[in-house]
Amino acid sequence: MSRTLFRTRIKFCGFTRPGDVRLACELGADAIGFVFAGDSPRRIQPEEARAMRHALAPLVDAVALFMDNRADTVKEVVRYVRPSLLQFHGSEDDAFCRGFGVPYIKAIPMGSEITRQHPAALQTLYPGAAGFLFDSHSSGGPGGSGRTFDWRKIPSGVQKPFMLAGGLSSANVFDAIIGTLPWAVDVSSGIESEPGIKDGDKMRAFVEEVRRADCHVLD
Ligand SMILES: O=C(O)c1ccccc1N[C@@H]1O[C@H](COP(=O)(O)O)[C@@H](O)[C@H]1O
Repeated sequence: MSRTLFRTRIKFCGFTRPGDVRLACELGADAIGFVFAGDSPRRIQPEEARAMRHALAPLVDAVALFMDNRADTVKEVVRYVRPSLLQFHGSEDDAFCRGFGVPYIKAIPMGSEITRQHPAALQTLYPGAAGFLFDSHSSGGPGGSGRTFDWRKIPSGVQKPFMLAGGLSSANVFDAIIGTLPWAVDVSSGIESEPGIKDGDKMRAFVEEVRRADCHVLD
């Protein structure tokens, strides 16, 4: 089957500099992520995110990432930064995630019990989610680790679009896409020279590998 008409969406996450945001847009990113998780080395303040949001090219989404942040913090970011999507990495429930009037993605820790449930359980737990993100962290553990997980663990039959994350880079994103056929891929560490500092060559190589996977003829 040819996938030449399918375009895997690309989210680059954890920006701290407007120049990196501009470059990522030029290279073809579909979404740019801003991290507000408390103990992340990529954590930024709403004012910084707002400045970077202004650096976004048209038709590129701004995604705000949280991990067990207070509702007040999420509200402040929504009001100040105007993200088009929220991404929750903690133990937030559906009622919390949907309470801000912005579509949301729920990150699923692939080291936790939840992955051993039927895929329908994800839908039951998060009926308001626009999609899911499968990441390598364990339950309660932080993301952005640069570690992969066993992609065979991804539950089959998930009814909503899913994003693949965790340790992706230009070296493995081709195999990751061919092996899992995600709606989108999400990367932070794999396009950096250090946490929060994006590397133009790595971003370019990542985009090229995603495009190569999209043109690959599947057996
Ligand atoms: O990027 C972070 O610092 C971060 C902190 C807390 C939760 C999630 C975080 N990032 C997300 O983690 C995954 C995988 O990142 P990596 O490519 O393995 O570094 C991705 O969804 C990031 O958006």
